[in-house]
Amino acid sequence: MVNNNGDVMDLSVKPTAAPSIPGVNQAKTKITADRVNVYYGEKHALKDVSIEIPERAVMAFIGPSGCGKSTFLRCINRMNDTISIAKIQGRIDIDGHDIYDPSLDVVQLRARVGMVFQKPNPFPKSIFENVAYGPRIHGLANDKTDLEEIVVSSLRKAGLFEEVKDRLLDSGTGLSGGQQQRLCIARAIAVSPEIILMDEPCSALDPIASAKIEELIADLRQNFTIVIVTHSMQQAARVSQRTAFFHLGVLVEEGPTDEIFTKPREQRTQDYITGRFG
Ligand SMILES: Nc1ncnc2c1ncn2[C@@H]1O[C@H](COP(=O)(O)OP(=O)(O)OP(=O)(O)O)[C@@H](O)[C@H]1O
Repeated sequence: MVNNNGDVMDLSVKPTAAPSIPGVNQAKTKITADRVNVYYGEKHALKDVSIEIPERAVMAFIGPSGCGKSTFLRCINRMNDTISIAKIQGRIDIDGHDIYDPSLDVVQLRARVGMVFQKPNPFPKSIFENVAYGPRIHGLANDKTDLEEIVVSSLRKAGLFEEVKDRLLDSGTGLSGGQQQRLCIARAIAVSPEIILMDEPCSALDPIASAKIEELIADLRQNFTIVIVTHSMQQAARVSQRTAFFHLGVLVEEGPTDEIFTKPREQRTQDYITGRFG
């Protein structure tokens, strides 16, 4: 852009944080949680969780069942707001802005922070419509051609286009489980989110379909910040650059994935990764 003096102004986005997050080069912090507590009625499910999640990297949340991984994931796009007994305290910022600010539009937030669930959940509509739905309701396409481009490019990015290009008008629910999960990822990508939350995205899939999703995650992290809950430590080790270990609602430790799995600082992490509990 050129200003009134005729000077060329550099409007490119500058990193806001020092490139100092170990395990990720040149990382900018995307998500910051500060002393987050979650209660379900009397149950204190998440206790004083503070963490920084870097941009364009994969962060894995691991820990035994019921330790609060999904609860924390759902805080990042305010999905816990839909649970009437859930009460959230503390602060979560995305790009330095408080996502619990009462003036924030939650619908917009959920477009910026997409989510992929454990069980693939395509709409009972065509493959095309599954992906077109979000861009249409968010007004992201100017016309039909634009919409078609978004659908095709989202399916390509989700590694599904070649498999479905001849049957875009067939039902999404007729695809295999792995294809359905990639369709759900395409649907999430279609609204150009910045962050994709994945809650055990491979747990309903066979090893081959899971491997495809893992490859996809590796590609997607070039453009998106990804936070994945997984029960598989092997998966966390394969796909993530950083790992956070939760236990009984507490974030025990967080760090570069290879360090968490080879030389954790905390005994509880050591016990979990060596299979002593969980
Ligand atoms: N909607 C809810 N209502 C009441 N309690 C809940 C609700 N969701 C989660 N909890 C409780 O909060 C705690 C944390 O649950 P959460 O699902 O976050 O754990 P998790 O680590 O993701 O578990 P898993 O690995 O089994 O999915 C558990 O004790 C759980 O029973």
